[in-house]
Amino acid sequence: MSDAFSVDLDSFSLCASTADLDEEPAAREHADLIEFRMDLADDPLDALADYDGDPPLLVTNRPHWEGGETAPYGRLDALAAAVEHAAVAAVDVELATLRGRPAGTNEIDAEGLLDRARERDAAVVASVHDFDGTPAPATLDGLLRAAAAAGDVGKLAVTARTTGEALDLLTATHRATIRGDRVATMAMGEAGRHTRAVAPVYGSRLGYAPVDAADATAPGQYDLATLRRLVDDLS
Ligand SMILES: O=C1C[C@@](O)(C(=O)O)C[C@@H](O)[C@@H]1O
Repeated sequence: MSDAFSVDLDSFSLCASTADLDEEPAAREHADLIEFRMDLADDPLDALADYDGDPPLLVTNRPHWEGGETAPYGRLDALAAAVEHAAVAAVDVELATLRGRPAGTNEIDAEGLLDRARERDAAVVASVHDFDGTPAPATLDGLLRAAAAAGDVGKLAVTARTTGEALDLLTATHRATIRGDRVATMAMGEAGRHTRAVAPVYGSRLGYAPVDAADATAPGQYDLATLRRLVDDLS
């Protein structure tokens, strides 16, 4: 992999989140990375083969059971094929998958996918999503610890129903950063929206935003230009 396509997880990176790699020209100005939501794309491997943009790619192929669109069959195989592309600098794998949740029919298993990512120098984002709420602080700590240990960065997206829950996530982010865990956090939903701008102040390494707010890939996302400005202003 060329150095041009790598991700620095020791500082914050902003991902333009999209199902359409043709958005690259619009994303390039503000994004450090493009999160390619393979599960939301029509022919993701063909689109990857045609990609000749500047920002490195983070590939995500989210299953139904974690808020995505991909059926289990061939899901990990598609990610394994994706990391073969030079532009792919990182791959998102759910913590549940890494912990052995049955992945459906795939030639490769989670361990094989991790090995493939390592061989290709692709960073692994071990992710956890809670679309219903925000777990108690001790659970937030446990999830961040486990995710950070399972991948190169542990990502936790929860749903904040109150600003107090958003604050719980920020506090857990701060605690994780202080103990040396590399994490990325965001609270979905209106009450958590500001965490997308503020969590990087507490050590969150990744943020996600659509080029156009109408194409949000999660509740409460800012558009890309707005999140770039907010993060830059606060850092
Ligand atoms: O996991 C994440 C974070 C996210 O859910 C968000 O809340 O911004 C958006 C997803 O596209 C990405 O895979």
